[in-house]
Amino acid sequence: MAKLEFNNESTYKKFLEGGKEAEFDRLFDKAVEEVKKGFGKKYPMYIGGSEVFAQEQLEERSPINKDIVIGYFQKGLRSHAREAINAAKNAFRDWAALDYRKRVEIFKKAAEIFSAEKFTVAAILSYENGKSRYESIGEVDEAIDFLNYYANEMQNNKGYLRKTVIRQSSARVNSGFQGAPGSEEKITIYMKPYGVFGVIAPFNFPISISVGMSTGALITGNTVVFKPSSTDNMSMLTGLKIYEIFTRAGVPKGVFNYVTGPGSEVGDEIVTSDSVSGIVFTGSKSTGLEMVAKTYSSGKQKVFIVEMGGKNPTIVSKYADIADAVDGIVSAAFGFAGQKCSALSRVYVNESIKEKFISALMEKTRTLKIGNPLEKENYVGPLISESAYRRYVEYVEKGKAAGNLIYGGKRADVGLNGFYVEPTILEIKHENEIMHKELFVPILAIDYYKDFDDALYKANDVEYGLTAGLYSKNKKEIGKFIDSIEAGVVYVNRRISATTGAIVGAHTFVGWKGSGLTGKGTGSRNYLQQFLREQSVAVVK
Ligand SMILES: NC(=O)c1ccc[n+]([C@@H]2O[C@H](COP(=O)([O-])OP(=O)(O)OC[C@H]3O[C@@H](n4cnc5c(N)ncnc54)[C@H](O)[C@@H]3O)[C@@H](O)[C@H]2O)c1
Ligand SMILES: N[C@@H](CCC=O)C(=O)O
Repeated sequence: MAKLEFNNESTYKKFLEGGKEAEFDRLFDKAVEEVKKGFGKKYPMYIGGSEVFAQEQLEERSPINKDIVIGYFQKGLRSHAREAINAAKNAFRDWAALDYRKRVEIFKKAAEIFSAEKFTVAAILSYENGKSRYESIGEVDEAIDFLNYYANEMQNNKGYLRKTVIRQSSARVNSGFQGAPGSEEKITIYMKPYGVFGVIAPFNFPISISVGMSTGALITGNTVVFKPSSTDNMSMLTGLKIYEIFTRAGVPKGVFNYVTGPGSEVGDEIVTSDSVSGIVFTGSKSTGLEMVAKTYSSGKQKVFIVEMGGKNPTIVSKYADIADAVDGIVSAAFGFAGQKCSALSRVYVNESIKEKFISALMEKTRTLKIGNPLEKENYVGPLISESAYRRYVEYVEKGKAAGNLIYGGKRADVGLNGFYVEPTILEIKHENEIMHKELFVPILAIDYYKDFDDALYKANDVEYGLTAGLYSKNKKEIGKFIDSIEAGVVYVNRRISATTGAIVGAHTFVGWKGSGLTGKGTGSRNYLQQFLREQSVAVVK
């Protein structure tokens, strides 16, 4: 079978390179008009292919404007999670037995459907979590890329099956021992799925991360109970869209189940169930570690594929191109209002360029428009929730008390019922809590250094290790940075973003230290094997 070639979806880039930006905008604006006509409906969960309703509903409102009700979803209970786990368990044998090439076909089909409907999905996403059109289409592209990339990996690795042989020996021994000569053994090394996987997703990349995690589990032959983020930070409509597209692509009933409800109940039931063999989770460090601790401390065993938070640094050296550094820092810190796990939140700047750098940074930050992210010109949209806003206020106040507030720090009145805030820049010492705690709001903290080794030490001196950036044209510094930075996704002199924007198949997206458990990244060659267990079967004729 021919090797499948991978190509990124890159929607906006293709429109732009083809001189068709106006067409891109027209398609997005049209999709926005269409999707809003469908808001306010009541949606079921899907368990074993059937619609399931709970006693209570969850009302999902848009962070863009809390007056907009996106829809009513089910407040699932533990009993619903158990039903979904049973459905997934019952569907496992047939799905696992299906030829991997058939599964590859299904996920290629899902990629095609997503691609054909990308503007609709992106418009829903913008309403649901407040992303700009560029961030939304970029995220939908990432979902399509995950589908194609993992399908290609499965096929190009022939389902990961390998064969080995031990040749017949001419010698013969009376009793066996390690390495004893013997008869010919034909050995098949299978990579087999585990069973049911719980897919527990965060609010901030509800399409790409949910699709990536689910595809990883499903294409390798596991079945899934999928729970999108359902309380406070809600992403249930995009979650439902994923269910619909997978079903239309041919995922059979019971193989992929969609349940909504509080993480502390529905999520916890999935994590603690004896019938669930693995959890693939992306979210905060506290939730991630808690579920692992809970499982192992109760004497249970499960596979955990866990990606967690970040406190991502960038160093700006005296050898930096300051204009590039400022562009990259501003987009990494303030894109999607700082609500990416990869967002930049700490910068260490060489003292000798302090004034020049700060003045350029403020000038650039001033150009960012805050407002309704559906409008093309706005770069900084809303925070996802009131609790995120409270966190912003709390840490702006703490920052003012312990350091200098040099930009922003206030709520922005954009005439909408949402939590819009100013991109904020603080000068604060590395030792302060703000330099160590993941805040997930647009607050950028800056400290200064004399010695590059000290900046490197500070960059590494946090419990996380997700993304990191450096701006320097000095080869020695670049070498040192690459050798010693403790992060999974590292960028040097990148103008488009200091720490965000990994591309499937090109970068790998992986957290070190407190940012992840497995050391294997998404969108990379090592991802799928985490959902499989090896089995060596030796047969002597
Ligand atoms: N490393 C990565 O790839 C990556 C990517 C995106 C987001 N993140 C991280 O995710 C966080 C933001 O997302 P969030 O606020 O949705 O995270 P979160 O940890 O609050 O929630 C993640 C998911 O876990 C569920 N959950 C909550 N309590 C649970 C429990 N007791 N048992 C089972 N499930 C439970 C939630 O309902 C949600 O679906 C940030 O820390 C961010 O850095 C990491
Ligand atoms: N993959 C995204 C981040 C996902 C986490 O929130 C990036 O590379 O910026």
